[in-house]
Amino acid sequence: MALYCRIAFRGKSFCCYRLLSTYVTKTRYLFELKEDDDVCRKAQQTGAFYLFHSLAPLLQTSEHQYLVPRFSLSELERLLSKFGQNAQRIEDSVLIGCSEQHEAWFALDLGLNSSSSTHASLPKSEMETELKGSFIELRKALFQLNPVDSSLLFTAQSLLHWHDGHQFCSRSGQPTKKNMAGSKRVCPSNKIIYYPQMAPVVITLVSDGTRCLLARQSSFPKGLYSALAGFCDMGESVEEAVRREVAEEVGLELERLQYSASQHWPFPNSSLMIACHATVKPGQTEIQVNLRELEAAAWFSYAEVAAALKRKGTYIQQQNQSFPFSVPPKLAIAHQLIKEWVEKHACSSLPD
Ligand SMILES: NC(=O)C1=CN([C@@H]2O[C@H](COP(=O)(O)OP(=O)(O)OC[C@H]3O[C@@H](n4cnc5c(N)ncnc54)[C@H](O)[C@@H]3O)[C@@H](O)[C@H]2O)C=CC1
Ligand SMILES: [Mg+2]
Repeated sequence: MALYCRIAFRGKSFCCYRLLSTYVTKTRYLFELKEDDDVCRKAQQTGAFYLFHSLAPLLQTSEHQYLVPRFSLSELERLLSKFGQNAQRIEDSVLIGCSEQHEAWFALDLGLNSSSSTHASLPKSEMETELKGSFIELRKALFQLNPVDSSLLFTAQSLLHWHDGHQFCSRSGQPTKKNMAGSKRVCPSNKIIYYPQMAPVVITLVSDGTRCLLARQSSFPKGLYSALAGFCDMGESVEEAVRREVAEEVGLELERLQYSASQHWPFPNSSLMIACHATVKPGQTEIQVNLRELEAAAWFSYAEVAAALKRKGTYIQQQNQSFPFSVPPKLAIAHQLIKEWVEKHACSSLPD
């Protein structure tokens, strides 16, 4: 789908015959859906709905992967009526994206109670039987979702979670009202607008030139080691947050810092993960683990990390002890940082 655009210059408007790209028209359409409740309501007529129950997405089991079923508005209305609810509940849904053909995608949670509606939670197991699927905690389904589905479900779960936690105005105590798309909530009594929020988190893979530093918290799955991560403090730049987190958690001072990529991460609340590579000064590599933050941290050689990337949660021999060592799954940005480090060090690690 393409659009011709109209541009304004010195107060006059001109028709411009530049064809807007599919990406630009899709972006403009999504913007309109967020800004105009009527357009968004109309988009639901031809849209697709993803279903959740208490923040767990509805999934169907296929051979090795989960499939994510979608429902049309009429299918959803039929389902709600079967469970004794009217179609008004659909107004609790949030916009999570659209296709290149402008089919809008929404997410609706059938397990959460909304303060602004009288809709009660629908019975989970009866719904699962009816929908021929299961509501599975997103974290548990991570390994069996393709990257496109997981990104959409991350967005959906984060938005639904945010709305669930922001149903009342923190100033007036009155219920807030969401717009159709779910891109904001407004307090009707004082007009304060609340927008969905994410917390910036830095994640850093520290290297001493030949080894990289990985750490684990006691809450991590057994044997899992990851890069150092931490929430940005108020007033900090990304660079300051990276330096502080590394100093706080392992007692090291960084020399160089390089941005790699970023990722939205929904667990436990929405975070914007900002991933960096960093190096310490040669010779200044002695770790002092902050045991209030971490259970353990250690330097790992190229061979150890390269082997762990290939492995799925098995065991390695280290210092005559058998202990489990694995790295985060492919979908996590920590995995990407570790993979980049291994690829960079592959050549320099070849035997002479
Ligand atoms: N996608 C990925 O590859 C990875 C993501 N992560 C995520 O990074 C996040 C931060 O990592 P941590 O080492 O736990 O952070 P951290 O090192 O800052 O420690 C967490 C502590 O920071 C404090 N804190 C400050 N601001 C906070 C806020 N806005 N929300 C919650 N706690 C706050 C709390 O006391 C909390 O116990 C985690 O939520 C984790 O899920 C962590 C590693 C890999
Ligand atoms: Mg941390």
